[in-house]
Amino acid sequence: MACTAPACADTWREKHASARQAAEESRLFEAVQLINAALESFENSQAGTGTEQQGMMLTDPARFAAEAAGSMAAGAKVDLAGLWATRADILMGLGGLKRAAGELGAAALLAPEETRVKELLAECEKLQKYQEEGIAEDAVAATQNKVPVHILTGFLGSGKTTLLNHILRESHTKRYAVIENEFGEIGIDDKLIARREDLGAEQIIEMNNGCICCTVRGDLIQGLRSILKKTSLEGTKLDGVIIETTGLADPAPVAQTFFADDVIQSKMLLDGIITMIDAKHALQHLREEKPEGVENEAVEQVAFADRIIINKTDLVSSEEVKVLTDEIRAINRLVPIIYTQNAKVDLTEIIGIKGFSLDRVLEADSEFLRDEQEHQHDQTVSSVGIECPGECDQARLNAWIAKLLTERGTDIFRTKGVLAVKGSDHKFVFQGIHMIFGGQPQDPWPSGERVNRLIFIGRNLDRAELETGFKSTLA
Ligand SMILES: Nc1nc2c(ncn2[C@@H]2O[C@H](COP(=O)(O)OP(=O)(O)OP(=O)(O)O)[C@@H](O)[C@H]2O)c(=O)[nH]1
Repeated sequence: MACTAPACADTWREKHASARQAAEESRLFEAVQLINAALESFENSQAGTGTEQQGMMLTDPARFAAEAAGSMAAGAKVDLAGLWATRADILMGLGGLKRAAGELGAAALLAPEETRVKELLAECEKLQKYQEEGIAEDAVAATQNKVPVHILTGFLGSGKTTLLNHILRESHTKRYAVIENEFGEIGIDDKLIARREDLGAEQIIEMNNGCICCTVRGDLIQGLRSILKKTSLEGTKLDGVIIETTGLADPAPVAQTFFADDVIQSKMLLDGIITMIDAKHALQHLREEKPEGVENEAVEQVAFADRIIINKTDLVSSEEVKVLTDEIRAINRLVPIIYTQNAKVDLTEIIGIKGFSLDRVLEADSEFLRDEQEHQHDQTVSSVGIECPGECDQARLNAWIAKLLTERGTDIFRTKGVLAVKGSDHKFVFQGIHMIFGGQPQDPWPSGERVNRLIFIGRNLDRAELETGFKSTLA
């Protein structure tokens, strides 16, 4: 029911003024929330808005202007055009030029004579032209001084760590900071990648107590800010920040961080979301039916990708690769796809690609810039971590793990371990993805650190069974 009380009119005007103020002070994400709230209040203040048009002012200005605005009073049209112009102005600041042009086109239909609308439209067209031609105009040039950020995502075991190591190894002269987020009760990756510093990473931040797409998102913001602070104090410049998400992360909220935090938004630029795909196991995860309201993270990872790497092509036939490619294309029609083994990709195809487009993301998810998005993980997927002293008997270990993963490998998505094997001074590193598994000796154990660490991630995991099973392999 529309509200015609004078208070309602005041409310949207106040919110509009706050939105403009926030935009002027470069608090752009907050400005988005305020202008959306102003549009909602404005809609409520309009007595004539029918139920069919409910929400349309906010979600589809072009359609509202063309189909529904005819019956509005002239003054209300100018007011609405002003609100859309403000939202366009904010979107331009965030880099969503196409969307901003759409809002301004709608505003121009309602109030063609409004000077502010005309000026913003001209500004937006100019910026779009610069963007297309790659000319460095002030606003565009400012983005070139920002630190580029690369998000590596992809389902459990698809090859993210392998890709990260490849990037670091291949870019000796570059200075990268790395943020690593691992799913699981105990961290294993830091044991597997202890030599990242040797590979040349400037700074490594581990986040192991939750998922950066939700529970430790605040930590991600703190981590990114601390990277900025460190480089600013040192007077150095980074070539980029690489974020490796967990295999169960939804990349959208991670990407949203680069718009939601004003400090990060002003100093960092999301270069691209690179999604690793396990050619052997991806289809089963992409096709999995989730309960109502629960996200399929594998699908989200494909939908938001700016580049897809179909990895592990050695494990499948060319027909299987084609079926998988078609499935991916059905989710993300235009994304460039690269095919690899052991994540060996030409870095120019994934780094410095300026692949992330706010406009494209807003087309896929119009709620992307909304604060507090609904986001629910599949609660049936959990992890069991085992950490215990002792030495494994290699034969018993092999027999137990082979039986376990052959029988339960459908539900056990991922197994990782750094184990102490009797008769060897070296760490035995174990990797399993569903029923495919293997292990090999790595570097020697540093003194005092010889402790077995094993992690299982999957569905319906039985902690007692896993613990008892593992302990039965101890010599
Ligand atoms: N056969 C085959 N194995 C691969 C390939 N790429 C990576 N692997 C192996 O797959 C396993 C998992 O690789 P990771 O790089 O750890 O995968 P991840 O995505 O980081 O895993 P999580 O972080 O646990 O989700 C490791 O044993 C890799 O050596 C490939 O192209 N072919």
